[in-house]
Amino acid sequence: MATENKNLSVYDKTIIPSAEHLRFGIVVSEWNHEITEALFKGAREALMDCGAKTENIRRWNVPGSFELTFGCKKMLTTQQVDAVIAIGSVIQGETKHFDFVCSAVAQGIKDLNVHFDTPVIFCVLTDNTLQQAKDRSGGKHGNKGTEAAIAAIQMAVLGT
Ligand SMILES: Nc1c(NC[C@H](O)[C@H](O)[C@H](O)CO)[nH]c(=O)[nH]c1=O
Ligand SMILES: CC(=O)[C@@H](O)COP(=O)(O)O
Repeated sequence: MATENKNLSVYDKTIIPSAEHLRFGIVVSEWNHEITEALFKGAREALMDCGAKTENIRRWNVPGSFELTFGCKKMLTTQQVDAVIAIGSVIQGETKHFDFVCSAVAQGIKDLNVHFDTPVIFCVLTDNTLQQAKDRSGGKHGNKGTEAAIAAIQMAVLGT
């Protein structure tokens, strides 16, 4: 199902576990700051709506989406967190750089989920245009950050 057929911000709070006792790390790319701040806002609001405490949400910034893998690895290995959310916005430019950045960060985040026992949620928009990114970070298709927060809660309690 394409995003255009699913609002990213819709969740049923009655079936989402409480986040009251959970600790979250959120690593935010500064590239396309307008988009990543909107994603972070959506994620933070959803986490708190599900009971998370402000003091249990730790945010770090990294320069771009390529650095999300290292930032999340450092978060995992130095902080006591139950889940990490990687937030980025990659927008197609004139060259193939988009393809390399998107592939690198997707593979990097996947590798962290393989090698570590704490879930890392992929909240990286990979859009053809700025408008597509706006539509998915609080626009007509909802907010990917909200979706990522719910996934983070669900994965943090998986198997417990
Ligand atoms: N073009 C975008 C980038 N590029 C920067 C890289 O992510 C990286 O920071 C740089 O290559 C230095 O290692 N990053 C994004 O997050 N979004 C883009 O659209
Ligand atoms: C994803 C990118 O790195 C890209 O936005 C950079 O733009 P360009 O391909 O025009 O150098």
